[in-house]
Amino acid sequence: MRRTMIKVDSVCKAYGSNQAVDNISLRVKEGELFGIIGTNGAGKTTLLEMLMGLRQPDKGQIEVLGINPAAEASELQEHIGLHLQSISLVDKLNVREALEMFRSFYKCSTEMKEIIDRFGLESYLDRPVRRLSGGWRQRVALAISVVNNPKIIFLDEPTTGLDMQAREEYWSIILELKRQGKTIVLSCHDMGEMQHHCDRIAVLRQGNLVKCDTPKRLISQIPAGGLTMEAVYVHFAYAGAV
Ligand SMILES: Nc1ncnc2c1ncn2[C@@H]1O[C@H](COP(=O)(O)OP(=O)(O)OP(=O)(O)O)[C@@H](O)[C@H]1O
Repeated sequence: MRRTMIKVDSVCKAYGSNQAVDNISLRVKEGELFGIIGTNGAGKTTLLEMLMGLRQPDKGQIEVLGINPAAEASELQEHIGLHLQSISLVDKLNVREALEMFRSFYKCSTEMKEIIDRFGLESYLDRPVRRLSGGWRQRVALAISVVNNPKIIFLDEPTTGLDMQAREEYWSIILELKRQGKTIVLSCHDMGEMQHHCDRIAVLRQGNLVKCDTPKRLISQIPAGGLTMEAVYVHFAYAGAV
């Protein structure tokens, strides 16, 4: 039986009168590639931010690796990888400096050589991050997110804005990290990618968790008979959907 890495029980989060996350409960197991989908504003980022300890839930309990993210954020940061939506923070640094800076933040960090080899960064080390193409910037952001050899990696829409080749390359690194036993939780708007790569997917609609299952079982639950995650998305994630 695989260990439970993330427990979310009856979690709520509102911004003023806007209920961004409404009574969500879920579990993520060790080694899972767990997807979160939903329309813009469905609550994906808010949920991810609470899992990462960047936001406090109003109600409910969260445990990530047995740690309460809101109460022990700095302890949790040692064991998780965060994908930065924008890496403009390190724009002025070159790739080597950016990796070294993030390595220095952690008590335990992966050897530079291992990171460079794993992400194929050897010939990019002296380039300023701001001069990299979108695909290479995302690759550097992913490399940064695993410098502490995390057990869980959280990625918020990491392939947005990438061309097809860069997406494929990005996914091949994610799948390699999964093969190494990492647990990966990510949000993404590309249903084809989610269908092909995720073990299970949580479908959010207006802050609610409407479904959570394998892509195959989600697809089989569409009454009219769909074949793809796009159909699942239209059926379950759209506001007003059944
Ligand atoms: N910092 C904030 N202050 C106030 N409201 C916020 C804040 N962040 C998000 N919201 C609101 O909370 C709701 C959920 O937003 P959230 O960003 O979690 O959704 P999302 O599913 O990640 O959307 P997207 O796909 O557009 O990134 C939205 O109505 C959004 O406008």
